[in-house]
Amino acid sequence: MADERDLQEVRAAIDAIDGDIQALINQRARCAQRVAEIKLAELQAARERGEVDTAAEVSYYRPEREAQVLQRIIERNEGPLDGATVAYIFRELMSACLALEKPLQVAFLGPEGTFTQAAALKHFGHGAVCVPQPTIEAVFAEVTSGNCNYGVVPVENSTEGMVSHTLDSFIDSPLHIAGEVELRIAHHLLVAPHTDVAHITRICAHQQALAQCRNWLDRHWPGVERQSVSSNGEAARLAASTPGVAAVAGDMAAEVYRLVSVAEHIEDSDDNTTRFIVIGRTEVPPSGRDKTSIIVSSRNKPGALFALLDPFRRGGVSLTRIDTRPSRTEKWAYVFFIEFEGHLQDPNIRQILDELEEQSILLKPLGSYPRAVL
Ligand SMILES: O=C(O)C(=O)C[C@]1(C(=O)O)C=C[C@@H](O)C=C1
Repeated sequence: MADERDLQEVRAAIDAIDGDIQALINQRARCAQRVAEIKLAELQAARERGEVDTAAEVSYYRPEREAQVLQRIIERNEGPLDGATVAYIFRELMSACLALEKPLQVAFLGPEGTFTQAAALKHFGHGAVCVPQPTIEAVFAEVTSGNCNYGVVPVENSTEGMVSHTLDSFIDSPLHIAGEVELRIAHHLLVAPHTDVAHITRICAHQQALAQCRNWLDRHWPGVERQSVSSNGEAARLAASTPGVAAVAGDMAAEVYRLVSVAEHIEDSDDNTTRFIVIGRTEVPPSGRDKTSIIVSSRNKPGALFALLDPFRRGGVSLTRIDTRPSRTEKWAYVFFIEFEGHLQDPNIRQILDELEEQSILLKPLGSYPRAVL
């Protein structure tokens, strides 16, 4: 009896707290609406002063501010919920507040159900409208043309290295990197419901997924044909519609195409993460915890790479990634993708880039963006 009364009391307390949280959420949403009014008024004033194009649009989305808000939430969190869990709740709250201002259109490497879609939702929350694109080039094109505000594309996988297509697309693109997303990738072997596993004759997946699960597939499905397809989502679509086909794909694909798993977590490395980048048309101001990516190419002479990296060493700036691609224009010339801590507006970073400019054939800053918080 006492237990029953305790339960009712605690539930009454929860109801009261929920009421308070709800009122506060809406109070927060009204503040976001007010921010939107201020941004619009600022843009109109700038238009009247002739400082911006009359076609210029308000950018309601502020990646640097979102990163600061989420970072602060994680830092001040006292539990029992962990910081990342609370930050996810606030991620969705900010996404809903932004959608009140104006929902973002986000192009991603589709079809529905790809890890890139999961990354887009992780970064922008469910208030964003995610628009699938058939190729990485199409994601770049949708953002360049203004059809979508941002795009999300894969850039690097911890098992397989760089996604070369994304890097190549940047070489001729006017877009900037506006953010990064890291996603822990779990692959499952998926089939349509009621499939008899003895009848599986083909396993479809994106080539990276096949590579990431190679040992497991060799061990468990040695004689079965493997087919690489354009995406994990496409593999899942095929598994849902073609008898005898199984897919290697993740939870998102399983959900979208209503597949069931024959085996879960079949990736060879249990620390299999993919990094995605967010691309946009505008540069992102400093958040205080930023990264910068550049493309740089130097003359092919001895010590060229050392000379490119030395300014970073002298400036005490940590490199987080360096990768090489053959130049598409000059035979035997190489293009380096370098990623480091800091923002293009930081004086020490500017000085390093000035030095690089002097010794390179090509120097292209791709953008500074907040380091992934979630
Ligand atoms: O601070 C702003 O500029 C807002 O628009 C508010 C807010 C938020 O909900 O906190 C919403 C969207 C922006 O991307 C950043 C933050």
